[in-house]
Amino acid sequence: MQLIYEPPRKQWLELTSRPAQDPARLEKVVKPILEKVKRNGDMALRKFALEYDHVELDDLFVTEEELLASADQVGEELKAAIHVAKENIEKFHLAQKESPITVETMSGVVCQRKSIPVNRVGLYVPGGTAPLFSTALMLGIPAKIAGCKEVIIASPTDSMGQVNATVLYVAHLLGIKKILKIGGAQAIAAMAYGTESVPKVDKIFGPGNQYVTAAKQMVSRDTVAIDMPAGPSEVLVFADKHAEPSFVAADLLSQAEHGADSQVILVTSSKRMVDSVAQEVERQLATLPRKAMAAKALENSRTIYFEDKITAMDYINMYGPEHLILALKDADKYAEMVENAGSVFIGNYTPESAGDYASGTNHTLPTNGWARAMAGVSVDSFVKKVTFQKITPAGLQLLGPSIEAMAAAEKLDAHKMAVTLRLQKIKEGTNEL
Ligand SMILES: NC(=O)c1ccc[n+]([C@@H]2O[C@H](COP(=O)([O-])OP(=O)(O)OC[C@H]3O[C@@H](n4cnc5c(N)ncnc54)[C@H](O)[C@@H]3O)[C@@H](O)[C@H]2O)c1
Ligand SMILES: N[C@H](CO)Cc1c[nH]c[nH+]1
Ligand SMILES: [Zn+2]
Repeated sequence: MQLIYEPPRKQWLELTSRPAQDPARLEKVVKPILEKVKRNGDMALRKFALEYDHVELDDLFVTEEELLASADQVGEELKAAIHVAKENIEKFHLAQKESPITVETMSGVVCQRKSIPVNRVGLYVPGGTAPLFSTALMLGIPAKIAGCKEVIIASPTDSMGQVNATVLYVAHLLGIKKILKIGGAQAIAAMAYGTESVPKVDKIFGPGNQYVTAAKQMVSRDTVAIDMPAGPSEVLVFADKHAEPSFVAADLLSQAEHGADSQVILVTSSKRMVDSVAQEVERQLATLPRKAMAAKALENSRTIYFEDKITAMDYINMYGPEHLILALKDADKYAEMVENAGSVFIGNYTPESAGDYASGTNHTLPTNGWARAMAGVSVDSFVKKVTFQKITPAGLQLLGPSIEAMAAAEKLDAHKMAVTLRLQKIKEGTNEL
């Protein structure tokens, strides 16, 4: 990890950079994949499965037998853990359901806002280097709570053409039956454009590697909405002298192990912590099965020392981490100062992995600084907030003159006419409509 002491503000922007992702290079790889799927449909999906996932697929979708058989392949202990997570995620997401709001803005003028589910949604469950069945929970639960009518999951298979059994177990638990055995940019293209066998969806959700994320961003310029760019994982740990170095190191490594293009940042107000965390990272890294990937991610990562904690918070808000851990004595006070972060973990006993799996919050979160403007997945992401209005003749008599004056001032006479004709009818007393 690169070590920086007290960087001046003019250097901060540079210190918000993520591991170099060359957009031109990504576009060069991803664009032809999108175009080929758009043009050649299922045939292209089969070809890309062979090229990238080394598998010859007969069925593009998981069969009912495969789905039902998944329960036998998941151990009882894991099933119990999944049930705990499911309950917590359901509780937290159910509480996000909003009742319609109705406001009579003027007498006879009633405005309403109501959440209506997005009809057809596609959920991407990553499966390249590790099948993230937890993502199936994080996306499937809010989709079901929102009331989406059609839900498809896409996830890459192993070299035997099987989607991970735990992903299938979770899908079955949530009542999701359509599971596409395709990963990467090609899965995003299939759901965005539709193919002979894959229905086109209205919105695509889910995290993924840089190819998946670039594909989501590219198709969203075209025909489909997306949740947000949820790319390579990140964590920023803000630790003071009271933090426990072994906890901090484990938290940093937990996101470094996601992939070589992950980034982890330690911000600290303690010089002692700089060294003790570095030693712990070295010690723990050596024990990890994914140490090669984590070590690569650490090369993209930084330790930054700020003596003043308020200055440190300013930097953190500028960085906008996907995950922010406040390993501070007065963590609650600093939590109040958070402006930009995907999800915040308060205090020394709140590991980031709690949010990844089971506390109840969603783990599909904005990366690459998008937390400065966007929030992670929630029930809100699966609904459109549609407004309604209803005006009585008496209401239009009250409001109409204001509309007419504004329309005239914008020189939009048809807008004015739409009011004037109605007001005339009311005046004539022939408004029996
Ligand atoms: N931000 C979030 O909320 C969040 C949550 C979970 C995971 N993640 C991230 O998701 C990612 C998961 O990545 P993954 O790779 O394990 O699985 P993945 O499912 O995202 O990607 C695997 C697919 O990538 C495609 N691919 C691989 N190499 C390619 C290449 N050179 N060119 C074109 N396509 C290629 C293949 O088709 C493969 O099926 C990690 O980066 C992790 O950090 C982010
Ligand atoms: N940390 C990831 C989000 O960036 C989510 C995840 C899934 N499994 C483990 N972690
Ligand atoms: Zn994680």
